[in-house]
Amino acid sequence: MSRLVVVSNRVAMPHAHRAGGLAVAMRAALKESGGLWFGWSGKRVHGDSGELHKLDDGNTSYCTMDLSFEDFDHYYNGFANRTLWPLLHFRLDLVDYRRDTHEGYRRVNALFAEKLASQLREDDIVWVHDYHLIPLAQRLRDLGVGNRIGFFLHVPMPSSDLLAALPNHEVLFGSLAAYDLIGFQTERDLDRFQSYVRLYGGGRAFADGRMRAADGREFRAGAFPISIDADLIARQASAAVTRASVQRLRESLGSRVLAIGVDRLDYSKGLPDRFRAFERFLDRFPEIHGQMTYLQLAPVSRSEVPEYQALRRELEGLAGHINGRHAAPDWTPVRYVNRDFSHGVLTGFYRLAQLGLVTPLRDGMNLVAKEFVASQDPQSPGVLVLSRFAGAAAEMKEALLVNPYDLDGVADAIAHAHAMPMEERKERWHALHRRLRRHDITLWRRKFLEALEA
Ligand SMILES: O=P(O)(O)OC[C@H]1O[C@H](O[C@H]2O[C@H](CO)[C@@H](O)[C@H](O)[C@H]2O)[C@H](O)[C@@H](O)[C@@H]1O
Ligand SMILES: O=c1ccn([C@@H]2O[C@H](COP(=O)(O)OP(=O)(O)O)[C@@H](O)[C@H]2O)c(=O)[nH]1
Repeated sequence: MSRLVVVSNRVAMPHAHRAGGLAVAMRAALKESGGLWFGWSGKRVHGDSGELHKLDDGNTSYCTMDLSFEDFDHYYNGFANRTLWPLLHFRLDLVDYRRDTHEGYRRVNALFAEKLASQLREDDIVWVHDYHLIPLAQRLRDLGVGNRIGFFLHVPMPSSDLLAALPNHEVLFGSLAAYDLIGFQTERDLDRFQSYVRLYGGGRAFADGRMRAADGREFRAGAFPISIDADLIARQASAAVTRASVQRLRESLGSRVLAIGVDRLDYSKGLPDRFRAFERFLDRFPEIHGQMTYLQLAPVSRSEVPEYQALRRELEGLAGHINGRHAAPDWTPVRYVNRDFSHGVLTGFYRLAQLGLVTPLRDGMNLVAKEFVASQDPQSPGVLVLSRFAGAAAEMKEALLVNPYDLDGVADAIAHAHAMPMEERKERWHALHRRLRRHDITLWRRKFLEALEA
């Protein structure tokens, strides 16, 4: 049997925990098959990039690479997170394109390719993840690597006219043709990529998923919605009720209903709009004052990127403003926490909540939406309020789907969820949960790898 080699910028080392869906999902996916996980070590060094570190843990080996401060700054803080991230999340207004960071991105991809190539065996199946590493297959092919190589994009694929705003877009996105298979989160993402290849790439897309680039190279593309280990999350959630931190949260709520949001502190997650929608809810439904607490967990993310720093300041202001206007001596409507929690605790928090607020402006998938559903108590399940613009919405029609830009609409959905009869809560939850158990992380991994090996 071939060995699976997963390549991603972020690697979840054994026993470490950190917010971020890619690392959470790949850890769950590698658990079954084992293999090699190759990526950035999480370390920045003063010398040159490229030192490798190796670790074996059970059926998985880890090989990670240090980056110099300058490379990290250009590749991760710069081109990946100030150019590609906003572009792929439909935010042309935030795109900051610079030749030097683009060059750094290319340099780090070339180094990843060189170091990875030295670790590869002939029959390895290579699976590359996300926007940090788009040109990696092209660089590997340049080095003579003939292995099967697949790519999965965890973030949205925007409309082709947006992609075309990136200088030299045809070189970057054209390099995707060096992969054998490209996976997207949803059919909509796949459609938009196919349009791009037709309209701007001079290529063709066929109905059976095959695609042909302008130079004649054939590859395939498909939709493979990522998921979670639903049964494990459910077990963690029911075990979590005895944890001290979960009990403390329950006691602090008294008889109040808990609404929960869990998001990296990222502008794609729509947190300012969510805070404003919650304020609109408080303005329009004064009769529930004192009956609901909104807990927003927002671990700090990409904190050296200026747009993320500005968002943090904005949210601090908004939380203070809402509490200043609405709080009472014995009630704080918004609890805003910039800490990172382990799944052991988080799943217990989800289970305590009657409402899950997941309202990104754009999101590749959003695993929190799925984890919230998997964590619920079947006897008294909470209600998920979910943005139409999260990839998860395509599979979660029984949630209360909202437009996150429509503050009154979100306020209505919060009121609807608060008042929803238990029977309806159960019906919606059962439908969501059944689908989640069928389409779990194992199915996602199998479907992608079967397609790659086919
Ligand atoms: O690695 P970071 O810069 O700390 O960021 C964390 C991850 O954020 C993004 O996650 C995406 O993947 C999830 C799983 O497929 C998906 O549900 C979510 O919608 C995406 O935003 C990013 O794409 C990852 O590369 C990061 O590791
Ligand atoms: O304090 C936290 C907050 C989030 N997460 C996890 O981070 C992931 C976030 O993934 P999602 O797909 O929702 O969004 P991303 O952050 O990848 O854009 C989920 O598994 C969360 O459970 C976590 O472990 N601790």
